[in-house]
Amino acid sequence: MKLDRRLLGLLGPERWLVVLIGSVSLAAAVLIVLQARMLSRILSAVFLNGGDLNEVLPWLGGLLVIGSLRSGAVGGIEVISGWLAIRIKDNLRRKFLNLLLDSSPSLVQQENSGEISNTFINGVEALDAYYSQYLPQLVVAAITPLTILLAVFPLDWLSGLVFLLTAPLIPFFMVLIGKGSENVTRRQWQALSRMSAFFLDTLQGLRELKQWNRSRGHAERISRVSEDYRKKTMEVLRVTFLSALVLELVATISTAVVAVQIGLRLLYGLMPFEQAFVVLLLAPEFYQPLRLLGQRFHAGMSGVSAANRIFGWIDSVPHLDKISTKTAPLFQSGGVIRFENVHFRFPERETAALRDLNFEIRYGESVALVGSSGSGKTTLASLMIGFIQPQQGHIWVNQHSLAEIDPRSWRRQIAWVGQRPYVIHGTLRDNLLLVAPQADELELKRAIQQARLDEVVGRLPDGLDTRIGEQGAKLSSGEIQRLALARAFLKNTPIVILDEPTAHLDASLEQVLEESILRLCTGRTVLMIAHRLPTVMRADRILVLQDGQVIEEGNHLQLIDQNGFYARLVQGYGGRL
Ligand SMILES: Nc1ncnc2c1ncn2[C@@H]1O[C@H](COP(=O)(O)OP(=O)(O)OP(=O)(O)O)[C@@H](O)[C@H]1O
Repeated sequence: MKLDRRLLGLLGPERWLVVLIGSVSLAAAVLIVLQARMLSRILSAVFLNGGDLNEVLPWLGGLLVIGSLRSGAVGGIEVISGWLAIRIKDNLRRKFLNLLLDSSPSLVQQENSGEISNTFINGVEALDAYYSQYLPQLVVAAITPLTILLAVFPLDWLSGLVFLLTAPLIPFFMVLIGKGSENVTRRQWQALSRMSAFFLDTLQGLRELKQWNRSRGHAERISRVSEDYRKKTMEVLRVTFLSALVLELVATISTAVVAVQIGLRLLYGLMPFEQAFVVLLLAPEFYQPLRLLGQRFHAGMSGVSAANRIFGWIDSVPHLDKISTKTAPLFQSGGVIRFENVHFRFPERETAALRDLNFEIRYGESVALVGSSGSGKTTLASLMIGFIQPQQGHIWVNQHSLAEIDPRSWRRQIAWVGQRPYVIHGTLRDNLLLVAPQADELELKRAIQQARLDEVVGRLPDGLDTRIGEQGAKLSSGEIQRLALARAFLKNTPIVILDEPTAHLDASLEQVLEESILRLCTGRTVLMIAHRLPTVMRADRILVLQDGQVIEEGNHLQLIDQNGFYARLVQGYGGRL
């Protein structure tokens, strides 16, 4: 396995732990040599020279001390390795989460959420084996055999030569088998990601699947995906078994070669017993770290496959290093947001989603975006929030380019109310405080009243402290929209972006919310994506979008007078523009 430079790069400030593992393993290797020499000395003293217990007692004591120190060193390496893995996983999770939070929601595709969560949870966990097993073993395998070799050569150069010639066979076979194992491990990882994505999709769409009576058919697809994963896992196990067998065989044969040539020389009196016994004791110790490296190689391999996916994802998230730290100017009276020749294309699309956008929104103005599905309304709103950056042109906030402003400080001045508000798994209070953690009871109460959420709170068993379930499963769509509005009131920002919050609601509920929305828009700068004529008519200015371009601009009466696209939309109005 090639030591992926990026995996080593993740060590960062934790590098000293690897140095510590190296130092402890050097100490352990020296102890192995001392132990062998001491044991050989004791046996030679007792069996060949007829020594008694008193004579060898100090040696036995020394052996005990060395044995204990050696066990301590082995245990120490395990503990340091575990620690190293925990710290690296923790760092990586933090980095992953920060990237996810800083990335553009428009570019992190919904359909990838299953795979992203698999990478985040299982992928990072798979790195454990790399850092806690493979990497430390690599260090031990580099130090221990070398130390033993240096001790054996002065004692018996012939055995040293056998060690030197046979040792490279193990890494050689490991790399040879590793080539095949890289592919099967990657396929196994892909199958696991597919299975996770599929399972998450099923969970999210369970209601529709049941309603369409497709849950059984889906269960069969899940079992097919799981079967695929089982087959890929069996492939990995087959390769692992094969490689373990080959590596064990090489190590055993090599030990046997050393033992036989020493045995023959002992038989013919060509070698003293004490020397021969030291080399015999050291032979298995010489091959042991290399054998273990072979075993841990596969565990490390799954870490490398997972890392490829993690880095692939990290690299695919755009504009991450370019986040500016300049605080956004306060958007207040006299302020203006100006789009100048703005052009935006999604990376995987050939045609631009928005072209040649030139318009401005002045402080306190309300601007409605109208256009057919796919004309670019949501993309325009995403640009204004700073979720995505235009490839050409500029978005100015007063005299500052949005590209040079810290998007977080800009978003602090914007409240977004969309069609599918995000609801966290917690209480209603948690969900409200999400946008304004410092808000006091009075502010909460006022926001609740303004959004007409008080009726909902009154009906819930524990009021504000009722748990409302994942994705707001215990609230109706209208109630979730009120929650979103209450958040916007609580955030109390100068700019509000509305993405058809009442699109999926019935007429009576829409009217109730309409009143709250009006209150929210009063005195604020508003960009609203709207399909209902009464809402659009109220806007100070209407931008009509078609194929990513603004084709008409003006207020309702001006656009009717122009008798263009907007006028035709209004003529054919049947509840939605
Ligand atoms: N994440 C994305 N990746 C690639 N293309 C996208 C993405 N999001 C939107 N698009 C494409 O960009 C174009 C504009 O999409 P956008 O969502 O802005 O339209 P819209 O006017 O808001 O549509 P609707 O009224 O249906 O919500 C469409 O052609 C759409 O397919």
